[in-house]
Amino acid sequence: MKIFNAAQIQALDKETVSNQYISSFKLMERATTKVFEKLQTRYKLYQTSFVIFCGTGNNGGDGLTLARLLKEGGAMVKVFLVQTKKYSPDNAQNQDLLEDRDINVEKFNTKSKLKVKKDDVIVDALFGIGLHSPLDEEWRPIFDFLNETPCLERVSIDMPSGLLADVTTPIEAIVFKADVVYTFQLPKTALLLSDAKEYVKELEILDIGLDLDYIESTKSDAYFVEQEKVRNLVKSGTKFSSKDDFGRVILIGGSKGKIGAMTLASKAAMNTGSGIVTTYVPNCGYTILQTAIPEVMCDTCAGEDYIKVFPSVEHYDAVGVGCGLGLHKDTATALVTFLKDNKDKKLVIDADALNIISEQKCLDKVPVESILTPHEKELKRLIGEWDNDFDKIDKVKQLAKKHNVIFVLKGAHTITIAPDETIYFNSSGNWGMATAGVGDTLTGMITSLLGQGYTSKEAAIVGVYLHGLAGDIAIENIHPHSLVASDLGKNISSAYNQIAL
Ligand SMILES: NC(=O)C1=CN([C@@H]2O[C@H](COP(=O)(O)OP(=O)(O)OC[C@H]3O[C@@H](n4cnc5c(N)ncnc54)[C@H](O)[C@@H]3O)[C@@H](O)[C@H]2O)[C@@H](O)CC1
Ligand SMILES: [K+]
Repeated sequence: MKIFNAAQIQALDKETVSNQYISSFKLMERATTKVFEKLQTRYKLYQTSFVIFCGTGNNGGDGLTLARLLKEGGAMVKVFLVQTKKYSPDNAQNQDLLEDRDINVEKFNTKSKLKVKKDDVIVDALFGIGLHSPLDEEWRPIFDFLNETPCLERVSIDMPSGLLADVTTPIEAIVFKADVVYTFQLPKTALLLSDAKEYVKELEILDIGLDLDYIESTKSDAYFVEQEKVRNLVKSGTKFSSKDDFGRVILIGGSKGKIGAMTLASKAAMNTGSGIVTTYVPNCGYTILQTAIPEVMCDTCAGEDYIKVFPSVEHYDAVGVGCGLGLHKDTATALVTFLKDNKDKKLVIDADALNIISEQKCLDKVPVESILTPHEKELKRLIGEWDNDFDKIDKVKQLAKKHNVIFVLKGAHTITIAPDETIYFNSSGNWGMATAGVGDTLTGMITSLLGQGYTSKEAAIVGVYLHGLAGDIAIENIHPHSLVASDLGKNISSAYNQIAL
């Protein structure tokens, strides 16, 4: 699914109205009906009271439409509408439709005293994608009230008001803190970034039937990766496949006390479909690995507790480096030599291998089309501080392009950034996956895919999605708090099955 900026969405809105021969008023009704249907399943309408805060534009128009639909659905509804001289035409038309429907509509301004009861649902329909700059300070008392007053839940239509869709919103800006955001048709970049974590606790994208031809023909360099996209990329075996068809991969890493990282990565590589997996660890890891995973071959180097020499990798289809590697200076020296000696080998680089590359300032030695999978702290060591998520993405885009490598920035919506400057936000995964070893599993999975013949970009996109989906399937039976990295490995098979459906 493409991600558009606000201007592109507004153009899409216009195209839809013209191509589908419907009025913008009808489109608003169609969009809001989708929100209504979601609320209908989230709450028992006839027992729920909604207080809807409406702005002066079409986001406010959505709120007014929703008021009507909720009232017809049996809910209690109260509307607060921003006082102004000029409303958008669809907003004004929806105000007219509220007359004689026994809905209390109270106009307010930034100085008004508002009232919400503790069991009301607050609906925020103040500002959507038409917001062109951060809200003025005069709005602070209203938003402080909306964000702090006790209530059942806070719902935003399209955007949490105050959040800009496609450029950064300053940290101190005034923004509504939504429990759930129902956004229309396509996700907006700001909704997917961790800078918005206080404002978007849950996100749902509602298909409102906007013009597909226009979406198809409009250029975008950002995508939201969903199951359908991954389904088209996933390869499968044939009757006559042999283990050589599924790639021979090697995972290099481990140090005393961190052999578990290699166990997780190797198991995940096997479960993702590699024909042959070899792990290369220091001596102390040998018995552990051979005992933990019979399917994996184990090779060791001269070092007892850490890797002193890297192996020859010319006979492998893909190489994953870094899980549990440690930062010993001999390991660091060996890694730098390894990078210089293997300029033509695509690598998957994680954890301490990334930290060593930062320390040694040798990103330029990383082979082209390698995949780097930093978490937040590893990325900071690599590129320094950033001002905000948009700035972070820009910086990483430049690096990806300069070095011709892929970055996988791990997070809630893990972001894959390719050298051609396209970016992919992942849609699968859950907070239970914020636990040790989950990154090692991902490295094993991506290495496996690379070895199976996926391009670097595909291996990253598919690996990240499958990994998140395995986590989503795991929490069908396990509480997110109890999820551990090995639960992901166990569910890779179910993730494949679900994608194939
Ligand atoms: N694009 C689409 O496909 C659809 C859009 N719809 C709704 O329409 C919304 C967009 O509507 P609009 O374009 O009317 O815009 P909004 O309703 O988001 O906001 C526009 C109003 O906010 C004011 N405003 C903008 N920036 C401001 C600021 N910094 N401080 C104070 N006031 C500010 C504008 O002057 C205008 O009055 C979407 O977010 C969505 O909710 C839906 O009705 C259905 C379809
Ligand atoms: K809103």
